[in-house]
Amino acid sequence: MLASRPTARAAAAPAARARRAVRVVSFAQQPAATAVAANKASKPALTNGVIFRQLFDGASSTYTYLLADPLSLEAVLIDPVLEQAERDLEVVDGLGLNLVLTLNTHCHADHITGSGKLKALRPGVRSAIAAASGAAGDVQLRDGDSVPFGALALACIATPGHTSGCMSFYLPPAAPGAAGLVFTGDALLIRGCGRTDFQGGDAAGLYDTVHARLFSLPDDTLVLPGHDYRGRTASSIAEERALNPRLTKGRGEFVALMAGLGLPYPKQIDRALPANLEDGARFPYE
Ligand SMILES: N[C@@H](CCC(=O)N[C@@H](CSS)C(=O)NCC(=O)O)C(=O)O
Ligand SMILES: [Fe+2]
Repeated sequence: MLASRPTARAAAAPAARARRAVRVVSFAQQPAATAVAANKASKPALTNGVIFRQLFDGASSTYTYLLADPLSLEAVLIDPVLEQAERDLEVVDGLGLNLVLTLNTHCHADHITGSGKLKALRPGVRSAIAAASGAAGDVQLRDGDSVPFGALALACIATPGHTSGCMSFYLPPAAPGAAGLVFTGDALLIRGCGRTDFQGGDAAGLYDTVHARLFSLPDDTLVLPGHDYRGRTASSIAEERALNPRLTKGRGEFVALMAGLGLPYPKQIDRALPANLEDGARFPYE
């Protein structure tokens, strides 16, 4: 279903959801996240029909993404970083948005999630992560779930392999002529992919899932990764399918390549993993 080209609003339509038996994760019963100083004077610029900002944490080279529905101004943050929580809220508030949800693509090994701190700073905000990650979160996501915010909805695509609980989030085209967006975490990086040597990593599984679940998305879908270590910001499904130096190899060659990467462990892994298993809730961490 994700290879077809519905608009985000159509994807969130109740009739379509019923036909596909998609579980819609509802946040409607939650109180309003907070009263923010809405910037009524200016309308946030749209990217592909949505309010979109790519934010960066230099210490871990992590991208955090802010997405919001231009009508309701309900917003989500994907892969927030603990040390950037105040920065993220400044951006949210500056645009007059109402943060309702934090989403993590996986239980990160290289930084502590900002979910816990953001929830403490903004009571009413909820957090979500794949159930398969084993990490805490207010909502435990499964493959095929739909995560609505305002009139938009993210589709959850299980993309295990970097870790056993990785999930990508797909926003179908939100306006006529717009491209969809896919937030791939560390499953698919620009001209690369996540390592597979810890947290249930599985190179063959990663190869299969990227080919089956991500490379089947529309060619012009923007690929928005969890990290980039060389200053690149975005790619597309067509680009990565054609040019990714790891994933264009055959499956056996890919598995051998991943086994030989020999990367040092992430510097923050010993503090990040236990903290992320508890949703970054007991900050500040040592
Ligand atoms: N040097 C960094 C960690 C770099 C690293 O291992 N990155 C991960 C994603 S974060 S779990 C990865 O999968 N990299 C793939 C690659 O090919 O580099 C640090 O110390 O934090
Ligand atoms: Fe990772």
